[in-house]
Amino acid sequence: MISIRDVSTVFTTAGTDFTAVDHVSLEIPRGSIQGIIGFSGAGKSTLLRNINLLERPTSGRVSVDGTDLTALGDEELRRARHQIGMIFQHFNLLNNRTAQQNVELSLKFAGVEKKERRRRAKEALAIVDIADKADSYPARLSGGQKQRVAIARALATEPKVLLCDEPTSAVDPRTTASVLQYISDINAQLGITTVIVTHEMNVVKAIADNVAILEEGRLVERFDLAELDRPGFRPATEIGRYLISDDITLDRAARATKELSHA
Ligand SMILES: Nc1ncnc2c1ncn2[C@@H]1O[C@H](COP(=O)(O)OP(=O)(O)OP(=O)(O)O)[C@@H](O)[C@H]1O
Repeated sequence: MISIRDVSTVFTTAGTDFTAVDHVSLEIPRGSIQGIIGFSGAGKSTLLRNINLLERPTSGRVSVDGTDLTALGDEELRRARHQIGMIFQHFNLLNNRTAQQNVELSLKFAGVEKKERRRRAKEALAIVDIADKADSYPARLSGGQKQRVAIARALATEPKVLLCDEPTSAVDPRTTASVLQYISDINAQLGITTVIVTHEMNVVKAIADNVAILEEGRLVERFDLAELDRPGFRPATEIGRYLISDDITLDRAARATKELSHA
């Protein structure tokens, strides 16, 4: 279980403070898929990065399976981070390494010995059906294939948690469906608690159990997605209500709102 307790993140630029995440508390049940949505700049990525302390919160606590990450020293935190895999919108693969080498590198950082690294990297690539591209460099892979390699890299260290930052924003709709299928299969088969930040409503609806809505750094609404099927259920926020309309991205929603207000 992931426990985010009263987390705030303040950035200071040229002497001015900006609160990107504002006193957010959120409990994410073990093995669930938590969606985080909100308009651009709402603080979604920052909150996600707060979970593995890639961005250390200014205040508040983050625990994963009972371990308070915010209380750990550098070495302990480095070890704890191997329990938390992460994938990104632009894949973040090293271009001068093959798919296999990209996955092996994360195992090397986790202290896994060489022969074992090879075996586990192959296994992780096979989970996302990309073992045949093990010797390919990222430039030779499609966006969807790159994201699958990135998922394999995240999985190789056998994490308890998978953090996904806009994992399908850079791929076409068909590839989106396949990437989401892999993420949801992995969640079901390996029981990995998954947190997914997206501005694509159809992505949240396709995959998440719960959704948390951020506005200007604050958690403004949270509900179980099964609620959407309950007659009479009406989300309290505008963004929550966008979940009822099909196939909309918040970019498009934001543009439409802007156009309406300028009309
Ligand atoms: N390192 C930083 N220094 C200063 N400001 C930052 C930093 N990182 C993020 N911000 C600001 O914090 C706010 C929240 O950013 P964040 O990337 O978390 O939002 P987001 O909801 O993920 O947006 P998007 O959907 O556009 O990616 C933004 O206004 C952003 O400019």
